[in-house]
Amino acid sequence: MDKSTIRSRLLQCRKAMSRDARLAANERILRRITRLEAWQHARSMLLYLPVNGEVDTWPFFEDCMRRHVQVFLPCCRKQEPGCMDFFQVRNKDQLVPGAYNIPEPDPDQCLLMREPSADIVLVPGVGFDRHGFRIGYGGGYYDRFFARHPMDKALIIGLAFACQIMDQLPHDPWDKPVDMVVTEDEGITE
Ligand SMILES: Nc1nc2c(c(=O)[nH]1)N(C=O)[C@@H](CNc1ccc(C(=O)N[C@@H](CCC(=O)O)C(=O)O)cc1)CN2
Ligand SMILES: Nc1ncnc2c1ncn2[C@@H]1O[C@H](COP(=O)(O)OP(=O)(O)OP(=O)(O)O)[C@@H](O)[C@H]1O
Repeated sequence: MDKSTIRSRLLQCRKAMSRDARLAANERILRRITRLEAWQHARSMLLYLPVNGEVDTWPFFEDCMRRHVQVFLPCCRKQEPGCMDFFQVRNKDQLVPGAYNIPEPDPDQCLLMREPSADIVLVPGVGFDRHGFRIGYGGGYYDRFFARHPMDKALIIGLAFACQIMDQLPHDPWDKPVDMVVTEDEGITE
C-alpha cells in the first residue's frame, strides 16, 4: 500500500472512534505521559494543538502553564508550504487561528525560537509504526523541521490512538523515527 492509501485508511479509523472512546483514550494517554519521569523533569517542550480528532494536547498545554514549563508551538510559514517555525507561548491569549484552523502563536506577541531545542517534543500523527516511523497529513512539515533541527537531545514522543498503529509503515529517506509512541494501550519504544 502506498502512503496516501494508508493515510486515508488511518484517518478513517480515527474518525470512526466514538466520542466516549476518544475521551477515555485521551485520558489514558494523558496519564501515561504525565507519569513519565522525563515529562516531570522537562523544563521546555515543543507541543502541538489538536485538529481533526487528533490526540487532545490541551491538558498538556495547561499542565505546562501551571508548572511554568516553557511551551513552544508551531506556526506554518505562509510563503513556504511545508515549513513551520516554533514560537514560545506564555498563555492562551497569545494564540490566533492559523493554517488548517489550528490555533497558532501570534508572531507579534510571541518569541521566535531561532535555534530549537527542548527536553520533550510531542509529535502529532495520522499513524505510527512500531519502529517509530510516522505518517502525517502529507505536508512534510515535521520531516522538514527535523531535517533542519534534529533535536538530538530531546525525547521525541509520537501521540496516537491504538487504531493508528501499524506494524510497519513505508518510509522515505527523509523520515526520522520518533523515540517513543504513546497510545491509550501502550508506550512503544524499540
Ligand atoms: N495539530 C497539528 N498541528 C500541526 C500539524 C499536525 O499534523 N497537527 N502539522 C504537521 O504537519 C503542521 C500543519 N500541517 C497540517 C497539514 C494538513 C492538515 C489537514 O487538516 N489537512 C487536510 C485534512 C486531512 C483530513 O482530515 O482528511 C486538509 O487540508 O483538509 C493539518 C495540518 C503543523 N501543525
Ligand atoms: N527534508 C525535506 N526536505 C525537502 N522536502 C521534504 C523533506 N522531507 C519531506 N519532504 C517532502 O514533503 C512531502 C511530504 O512528505 P511525507 O509524505 O513524508 O509527509 P508527512 O510526514 O505525512 O507530513 P507532515 O510531516 O506534514 O505531517 C514529500 O513530498 C517530500 O518530498
